[in-house]
Amino acid sequence: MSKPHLELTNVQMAFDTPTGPFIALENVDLKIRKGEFVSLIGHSGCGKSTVLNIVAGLLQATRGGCVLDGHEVNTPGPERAVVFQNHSLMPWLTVYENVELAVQQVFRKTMSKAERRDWILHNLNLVNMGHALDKRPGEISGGMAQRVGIARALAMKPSVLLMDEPFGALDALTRAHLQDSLMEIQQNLNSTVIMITHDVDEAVLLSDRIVMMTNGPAATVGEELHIDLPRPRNRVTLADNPEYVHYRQAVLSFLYEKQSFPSKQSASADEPEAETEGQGTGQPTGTFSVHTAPSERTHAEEELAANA
Ligand SMILES: Nc1ncnc2c1ncn2[C@@H]1O[C@H](COP(=O)(O)OP(=O)(O)OP(=O)(O)O)[C@@H](O)[C@H]1O
Repeated sequence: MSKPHLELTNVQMAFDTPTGPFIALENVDLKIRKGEFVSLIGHSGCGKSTVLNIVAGLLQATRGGCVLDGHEVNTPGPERAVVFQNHSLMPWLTVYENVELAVQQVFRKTMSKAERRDWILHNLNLVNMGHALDKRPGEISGGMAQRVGIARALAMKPSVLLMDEPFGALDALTRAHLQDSLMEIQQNLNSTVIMITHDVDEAVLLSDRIVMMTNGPAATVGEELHIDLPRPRNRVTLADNPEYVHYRQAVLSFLYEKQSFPSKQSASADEPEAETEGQGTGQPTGTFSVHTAPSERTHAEEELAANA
């Protein structure tokens, strides 16, 4: 790879706890090129959000660090926009004003008032929210609010878009729609994206690379899978594509054969139990979502269902 755009080197993250330091991450190395779409996947509590928070500048690694375009990341900055699972809109501001707040912060000195207005409207239209400019977050659905959160992040023209399960709380149809929009927007803008997901299909569909993390404590990058599927990608035609099936199988195999449930390895009262929603229905099963009918399940998926 040519000089990486974003680089995590030898990262260790230790948290102080009443019983002593807890090593969440150890020796995390990651090089990401400009415009790459990288998904982070791993069992609950393995340290995905910690990695994202270090890149966001919200956490400082206890060893090693993060460099973006040659500059060490120590604090949050507008060139790294974050989208969380539950949108973090200001409830007292309208849809328009929520995006305006971010745009003022970044472009007050470089754009005229009229340019800023056009730019805000452009980004809200990108996510199909141009019709609800005067609504407040309490008056729109969760999916719509999430779209506004994405528009707000994009409106900052970030060099890196950091997404922590951005579609996790959405219904399947809204989720699919937003995934398609994100693919299109990302291709047009060539922005670098790091996204945490628990959805295997989402990871394969959207990513150039899936980074699979080992279980904690002292979690690290276990395997990396390059997704060599041509773009634009179409979820319907990909479903039968043997390469697509191979990629999702590789992720499932890592998660359920190479890294089994953390609760099995270190059963402790504070470890979250695997969720069991939708077992046998093709709905999310275990802590990860897979979308295959029971009759089409692979060995790894059978194990996943049995563990749930
Ligand atoms: N401030 C903190 N103090 C102590 N321990 C922490 C702190 N933040 C995170 N941890 C621990 O570090 C580990 C990694 O947490 P993190 O939230 O990064 O995991 P995750 O993979 O994002 O989990 P999930 O998928 O459930 O969101 C967990 O064991 C967590 O309990």
